[in-house]
Formats: sequence, C-alpha cells, structure tokens
Amino acid sequence: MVLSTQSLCKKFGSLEVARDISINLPAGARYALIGPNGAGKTTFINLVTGQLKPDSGRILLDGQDITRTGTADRVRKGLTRTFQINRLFPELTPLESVTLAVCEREGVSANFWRGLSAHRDAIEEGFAILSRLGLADVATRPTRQLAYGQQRLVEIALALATKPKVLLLDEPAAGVPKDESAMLFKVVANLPEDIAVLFIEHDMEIVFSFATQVIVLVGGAVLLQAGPDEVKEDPRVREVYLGSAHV
Ligand SMILES: Nc1ncnc2c1ncn2[C@@H]1O[C@H](COP(=O)(O)OP(=O)(O)OP(=O)(O)O)[C@@H](O)[C@H]1O
Repeated sequence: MVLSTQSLCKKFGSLEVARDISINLPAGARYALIGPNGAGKTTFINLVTGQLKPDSGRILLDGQDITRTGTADRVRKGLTRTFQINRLFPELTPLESVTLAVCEREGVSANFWRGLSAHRDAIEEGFAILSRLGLADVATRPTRQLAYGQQRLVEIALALATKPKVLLLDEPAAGVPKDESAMLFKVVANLPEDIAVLFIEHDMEIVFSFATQVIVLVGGAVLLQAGPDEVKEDPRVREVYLGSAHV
C-alpha cells in the first residue's frame, strides 16, 4: 500500500468530521471519494496532507508514519494534492509555471531567472509533463487564454512536477463544462501506473466510468468501499447519497 490511514479521527468542536477512517491506496489506484455535501471529504484530504491535524489515528506513506510530518515534507516524500479552486498564475504560460515547479522541487528556484539556459532539463521535463496531459499545443500561451478544463489540467501538471507517489484531486473538474470533464478524467485515468490517485467527484457518471474503487463517506465515516458496480447497487448508498432518482 502506498497510502494508508488508520482510524483517523477529527472533531470540530462537537462535530465529528472524521470517524475512524481507515483506507488503503495501492500503487496505480484510481479511487474515488464520494459522499453528500458536508460528509467530510475535503476534511479527509486536509488530514492526509497535513493541513489539518487528526485528533487520533495514523497516516502511512509507503509504510512510513507521516502523521506528524509537515505539509511541505509530505509533498517532498511524494504526497501531493490539488484544490477545488483554480490557483494558477493567469499571466504565466503553462510551461513557465510547470518549469518553475520542477525547479522548486530541485531546489533551484532562487536562481531560475538568472540562468534560464542552465535549466534546460527542467524546461524539458516541464514540457514532457504538459505533453503527457495533452497540453503541448498550449504550453506557451498565457494560462488565462486556455479553456477552463485545460487550466485544471495545468493544475494537475503542477502536481505532477512534484513527482508524486500519491495524488489527491479535490474536485478536479469543478466548474468545468461536462464535455471537457470527461476528457479531463480520461487524462487522469491514463496517468503513470505508479501514481496512486484518489479523487473527489460529484458527477456519478464520471465516478462510475473512471474509478476502479469507490469509497463512500457519510457523516465523517466510511459507509462502504467497493467497485463501482457494487456501490451503484448498494441500497444504503442509493438511500443516503444517490437518491433512487439517480440510479
Ligand atoms: N474549519 C472548520 N471548522 C468547523 N467546521 C468545519 C471546518 N471545515 C469544515 N467544517 C465542517 O465539517 C463538515 C465537513 O466538511 P467538508 O468540507 O470536509 O465536507 P465535504 O464532504 O468536502 O463537502 P462538499 O462536498 O460540500 O465539499 C461540514 O459540516 C463543514 O461545515
């Protein structure tokens, strides 16, 4: 297992937002985390990345306990996330942004503007990441000119520049038109096999098409983890989450 959580618990005052959450993500996972609004999905991601501290429980990355490791160190160890909202620099090109992220990873960002040619490797790596995501054609345009779905892919490109073992995607298609979101998830499904992906997504059609396993969170606790077909058929899921009209 590349990522495991063991009995993670978190309360906000008297509100239990994480109740004994234990999950296991193997290398190559394409898992979805679903649940009604307020179920605790983003809180769970925040606990795993270190933005929030759990009250109890453990988090293991590649078998190593990272429960008390700082957020930046978790990224260095290979645990990376994206956010629901766009955090890009609109005036930079995707290639500039991703190259900067590669330089940051390599610890050379302070010298970046002084010796551009010295960073040919970083530029090439940045371009390779963008190409893999289907963004080669727009790599040198200002990011603000890109379609919104492409901008969300640039966010994933920035995450890939950290060389993650685990990628946590918090609603990567939020705000993206429906036809572009399927394209985006196709790209996510085809990310390198050695990266484990956990994504939050509300569109069930997308979840059932692209997730190999679905973790259903309700009231801060895991209701069920199973393959898409089993989740689709589970009466508890239908009742608490999907609603019979959706299935
Ligand atoms: N910092 C906080 N302090 C207090 N309560 C919080 C805080 N952050 C989240 N909550 C509450 O915790 C619960 C879980 O929120 P969370 O954002 O994790 O849910 P979610 O499943 O991601 O929801 P959504 O699908 O709407 O994004 C909600 O009731 C929310 O109001």
